[in-house]
Amino acid sequence: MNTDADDRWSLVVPLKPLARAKSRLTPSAGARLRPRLALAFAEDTVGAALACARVRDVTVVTDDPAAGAALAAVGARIEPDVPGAGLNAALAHGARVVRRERPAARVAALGADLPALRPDELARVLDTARQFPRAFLADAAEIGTTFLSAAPGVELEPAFGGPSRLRHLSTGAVEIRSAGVDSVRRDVDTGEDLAAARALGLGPRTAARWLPVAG
Ligand SMILES: Nc1nc2c(ncn2[C@@H]2O[C@H](COP(=O)(O)OP(=O)(O)OP(=O)(O)O)[C@@H](O)[C@H]2O)c(=O)[nH]1
Ligand SMILES: C=C(OP(=O)(O)O)C(=O)O
Repeated sequence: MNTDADDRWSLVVPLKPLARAKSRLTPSAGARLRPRLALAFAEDTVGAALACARVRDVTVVTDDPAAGAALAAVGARIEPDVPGAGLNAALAHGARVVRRERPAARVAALGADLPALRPDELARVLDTARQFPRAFLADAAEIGTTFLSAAPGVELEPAFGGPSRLRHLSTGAVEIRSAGVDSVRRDVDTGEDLAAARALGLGPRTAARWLPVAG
């Protein structure tokens, strides 16, 4: 039973140091713009998540001081990474930190690379996720994962990385198949992904960095 009066979600967003983030964007964005775009994606993701009425707080797990400062300014709580342990350890750590303070928290992991994210679409995903102990949303390519949730009392068990859709299915998480959630599925790894996110509508920080360059 959830004994926490506040039933909203706590989101955990992982972010690699910007010097290494979004390496697959280098051919489209160039080496100088790539880290700035990676930060803009994260700022737009966190900004949209915090604008969602179902979200209580967003914890960004990162070891990048500049990104941490910028995302704290957007409203995120910043938690240091587990050195060298990788994405899933970072997510598990973020979820533990949230539940240390609020043991009955509803927790969900969300990629930092969703620059078209819309608060109303995230609300739709969260409302569906509430019905299951663990639930996830596949990325637009139907190969990876952009969102994974755990109800109060349930371990997150993140298994992100590459073809994680099947991995999350195999760990018993329920796949969310709702319509009208394209912006939550639209992660950006490549220039093609960025064009697809642009077609959905980029968030303000990404638009300001990318549109003057892309034309
Ligand atoms: N805190 C933390 N976040 C990570 C780590 N590895 C990946 N991430 C984040 O996990 C999310 C999904 O990773 P990817 O989509 O592969 O992003 P990426 O690693 O920046 O992209 P590539 O360099 O192109 O592989 C992104 O928000 C990354 O910043 C890690 O070791 N620690
Ligand atoms: C991290 C993931 O994939 P990618 O690196 O392709 O975004 C994932 O979808 O689990």
